[in-house]
Amino acid sequence: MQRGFSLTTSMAFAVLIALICGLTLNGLLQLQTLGSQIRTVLEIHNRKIDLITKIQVAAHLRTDSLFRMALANDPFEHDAYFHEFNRAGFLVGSGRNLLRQMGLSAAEQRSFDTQTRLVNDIESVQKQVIDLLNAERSADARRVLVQEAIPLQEAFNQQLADMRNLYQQVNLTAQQQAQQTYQNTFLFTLALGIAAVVLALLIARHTLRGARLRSQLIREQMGELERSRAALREEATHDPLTGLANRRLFYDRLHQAIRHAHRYGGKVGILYVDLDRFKDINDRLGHHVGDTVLTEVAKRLTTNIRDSDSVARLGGDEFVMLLEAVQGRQDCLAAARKIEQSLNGETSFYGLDVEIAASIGHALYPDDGTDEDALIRAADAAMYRVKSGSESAQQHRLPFQ
Ligand SMILES: Nc1nc2c(ncn2[C@@H]2O[C@H](COP(=O)(O)OP(=O)(O)OP(=O)(O)O)[C@@H](O)[C@H]2O)c(=O)[nH]1
Repeated sequence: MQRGFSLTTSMAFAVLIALICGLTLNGLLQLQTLGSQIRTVLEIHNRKIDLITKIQVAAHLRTDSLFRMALANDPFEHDAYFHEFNRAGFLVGSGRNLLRQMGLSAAEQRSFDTQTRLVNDIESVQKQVIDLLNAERSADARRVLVQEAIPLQEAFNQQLADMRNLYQQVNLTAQQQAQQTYQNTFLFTLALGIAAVVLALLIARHTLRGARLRSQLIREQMGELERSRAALREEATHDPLTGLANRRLFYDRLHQAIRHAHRYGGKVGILYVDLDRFKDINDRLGHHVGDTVLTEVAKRLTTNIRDSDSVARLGGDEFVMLLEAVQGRQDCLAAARKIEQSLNGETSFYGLDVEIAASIGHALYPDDGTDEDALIRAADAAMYRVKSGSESAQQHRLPFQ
């Protein structure tokens, strides 16, 4: 499941990265196209339009200076106009050269060729006018100018105007294309951007859900671990039948109580409780009744001591009790008496009358021993003395030792 989750997330991330790359690449390409279109519009076409205007002005100046030559009487004035005529001719020629060098489309080339033919025609008429002027036939020269040169000049102007319109039209088209490119880029970027954001949100949701599931699983596993640790702890320190502390835990508690008493100079009492003729109960009434008797004894032992004291089952029908902060033997005997009274007597289990009795011996720290083993042994021995005393008295209980 974990592998599948990571694979799906990785694939989604790969798609997201591809989307972002596509978005960036597309944006860059479209911007480049847009840039080149704008460059075409602003730089090339505007320069061409500029050149055409200059050619137009120079051509007009050339015809105009020819006219002035035809009207001028002063030879110096005549020369000055002739000089202007030549300079204008040079400007027309160089402008046209520049225009051609900038590169022409098929439509531009067609218009340029027409202009070339007109320029040739104009030049031949202008040459004719200059010849007439040199022959001092000004009236004929003016007539040729009006009848032939000016119509040709107007036709040339029209061609240039057409060419300028052509550029303006191309400019407009490029502008529209740029606008279209901008719109396409905007829509494409918007669509991809939305897709990328939606995908990112889906990935985030997926990842968060996975993380939540994982942390829930970890919490459950930790809870289970804690429960099994507690069960193990319970098992290691408690008797499974009665739920009382077992020998190990009792030794621990006794050890602590001895250390405490040793340090503060107190006493610790131990009661060793062994049921009488418990084997008979098992044999006569069955093991299950025996178990119930043991559980009932554990309950009675627990309810008849102080909260600060503790009870443990050592095994079989043997129990021990730890009495903390006792003043002396009298306290132990009083506790033993109380226990004995709570146990003695007939009780009904599974509808069967069972007589419970116990022999109880006691030991006192530090009087009967200074460590756990010595104290338990002493209490056990005391219990045996009580038991053998009660047996020799044929079921009659003797006072506790
Ligand atoms: N039902 C039950 N019986 C147990 C358990 N543990 C030990 N026993 C039995 O308890 C009995 C203890 O027998 P004994 O040690 O002879 O004790 P008793 O019959 O009380 O003898 P005295 O102490 O001499 O009076 C044996 O029959 C064990 O099998 C247990 O957990 N449940």
